[in-house]
Amino acid sequence: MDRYAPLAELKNVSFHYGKRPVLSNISLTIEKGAFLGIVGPNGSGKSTLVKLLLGLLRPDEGSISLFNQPQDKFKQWDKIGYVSQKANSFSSGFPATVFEVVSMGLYAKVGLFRFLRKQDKDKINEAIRQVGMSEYMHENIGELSGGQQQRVFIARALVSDPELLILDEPTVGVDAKSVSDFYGLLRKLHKEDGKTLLLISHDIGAMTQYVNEVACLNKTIHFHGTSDEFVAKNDKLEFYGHDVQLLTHNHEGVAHV
Ligand SMILES: Nc1ncnc2c1ncn2[C@@H]1O[C@H](COP(=O)(O)OP(=O)(O)OP(=O)(O)O)[C@@H](O)[C@H]1O
Repeated sequence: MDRYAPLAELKNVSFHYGKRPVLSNISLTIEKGAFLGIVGPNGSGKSTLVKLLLGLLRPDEGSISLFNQPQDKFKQWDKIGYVSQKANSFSSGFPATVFEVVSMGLYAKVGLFRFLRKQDKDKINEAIRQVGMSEYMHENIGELSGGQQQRVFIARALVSDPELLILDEPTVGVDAKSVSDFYGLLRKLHKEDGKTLLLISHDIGAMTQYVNEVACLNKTIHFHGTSDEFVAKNDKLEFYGHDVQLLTHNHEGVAHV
């Protein structure tokens, strides 16, 4: 597959919940090697778009292809890793270690009750190392901070070595310092480990500093371009189809643009 082959492609996709139109005529390509951020206000259809990509919902109109195959024929789901926004909700008593939680990412392959082979254990250790959590390997997940838990969930998604990693609002509930570390981790996964990343967020300011491409969603795609193009257009405030007030984060705090 060449470097710029699309890993996911939506063509003229529309979706309704009952009679309520939620997504309208979406065309979007995620190229291999992309680090694409999709931003949109609450209720703009971001999670619905992810569910369509993951095959949990079917489009009413249009088509989706994954790794150059029509989605309904696509079977290699271990090529796609998914981290949801609700991942960091473990109570402190949750009885599973970091190692055990990450091993769950392999169960689809090895079966829930089969013993892990050495090569499986190696993959689990490697995924934990990739997210910088090796020293917490035997800690209970519930005793970690929200940011650390979210790293563990990334490791769980990484353990089957996916090419495309989809993260839906992964920093909800994570404190500001951990958020910037977390984006640093995503940048490393993109640059050093060659992952293609799709990051969903309503936080225009923080995420657009890290991604290479930005798409603005509000029922349809109002803008899709490089981060530089996004920043250059920032004065127009047209990204969501109507004026919005944009906030950007900097090291001194939050600033208006
Ligand atoms: N299962 C459902 N049944 C009916 N309507 C739904 C359902 N899920 C979402 N919606 C509606 O569809 C619209 C888009 O929801 P979606 O969760 O995709 O938006 P979002 O951009 O991810 O929002 P947020 O940023 O608040 O998570 C919203 O108006 C929502 O109320």
